[in-house]
Amino acid sequence: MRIALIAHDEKKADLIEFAKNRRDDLDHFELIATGTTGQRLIDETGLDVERMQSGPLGGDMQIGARVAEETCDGVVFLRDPLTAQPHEPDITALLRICDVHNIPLATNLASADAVLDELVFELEGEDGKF
Ligand SMILES: O=C(CO)COP(=O)(O)O
Repeated sequence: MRIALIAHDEKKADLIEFAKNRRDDLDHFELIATGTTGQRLIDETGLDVERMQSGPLGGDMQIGARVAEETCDGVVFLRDPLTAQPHEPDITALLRICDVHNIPLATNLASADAVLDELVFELEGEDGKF
């Protein structure tokens, strides 16, 4: 199963903290991330992460394509709700395509834990207990 991890700059520290706290669970998934987020995850958590382009350069769209292909099973996207982003249309498109394909999507820390709990539960069903 594959999970996408994305955070805007103001939320990157929160995502790193989340990934550190949930490292043992995240280790069981294939992880993809937008460029800068992915590099920070690799450097600061040691998780194995496939990096896309940076968000403003198309990374959200690359992750959206994975969702559309149904090769991404969940998205944690810690958006900054207080800062305008130059690539807002791409962000909206990613959120939309998650809804089109009914992919679990968390846009804040509280729901990130809930989404990951659900995906862990599904993975345990597929693979037996970790
Ligand atoms: O802008 C982003 C998501 O919309 C995140 O991109 P980066 O991870 O490259 O900062």
